[in-house]
Amino acid sequence: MIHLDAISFSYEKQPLFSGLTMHLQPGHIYGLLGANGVGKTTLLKLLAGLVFPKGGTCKVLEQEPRHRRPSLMSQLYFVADEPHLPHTTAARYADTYGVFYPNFDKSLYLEYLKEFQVPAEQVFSKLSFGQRKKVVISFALATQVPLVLMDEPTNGLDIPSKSTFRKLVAGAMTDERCIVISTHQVRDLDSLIDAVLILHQGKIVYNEDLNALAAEATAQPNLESLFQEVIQFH
Ligand SMILES: Nc1ncnc2c1ncn2[C@@H]1O[C@H](COP(=O)(O)OP(=O)(O)OP(=O)(O)O)[C@@H](O)[C@H]1O
Repeated sequence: MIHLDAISFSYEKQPLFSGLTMHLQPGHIYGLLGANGVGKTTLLKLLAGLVFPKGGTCKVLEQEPRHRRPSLMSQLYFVADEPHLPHTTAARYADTYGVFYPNFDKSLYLEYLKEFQVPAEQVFSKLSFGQRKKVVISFALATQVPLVLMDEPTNGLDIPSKSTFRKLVAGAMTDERCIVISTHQVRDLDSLIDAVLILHQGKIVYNEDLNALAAEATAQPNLESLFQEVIQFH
């Protein structure tokens, strides 16, 4: 579904990615881990066609995201860390923006909002940061696109909402779908992700299926210690 080969990227002169290679398959929820400033947001933006690679090849659903063709944009959804929403209500937002996604399901969206206890008739400006974040997460899942990219989605959610988040994401998962979630808060993703990506010094240094790891180990892999070990080793 995602094929990045020998990607290089820099905002200014200092290279952020060089020789970055990453292949992601449908049917997985990937946790994207990495230290502050390593480029997690940038990598998600690259997949969403919001920034362009300087070199290498970037294919998402067999297209190059930098062209931002409607046929690709209607198949992926990027949940940004900071939700930017127009002056409208959650319910009306669905009527305006749902049309861009062929499989968008408004009743599912309203159901997700209810699970998150977000009032659908309230204007966004009167919602808190966490509530607006929940609107965007609900919308992303209700688009039913094959690829969902989420940047720090649990940032700003309270503890019960984090558990609702895990439940909704797990419930929305299918064999045809791929969800990539970046986070610092690895505990928030425990029991949700089934594959781990670690971004370090401009490259993906780790891309492993957690089920395969669990089958080899005697205990469930601990994401925090796994992350520390990988970083130390490289
Ligand atoms: N628009 C920009 N112009 C110039 N530099 C940028 C821009 N956006 C990000 N950077 C720099 O690129 C690097 C990677 O940023 P990015 O936000 O992708 O990292 P991150 O891993 O998501 O960080 P964090 O975990 O702190 O959210 C940082 O050093 C940042 O300062």
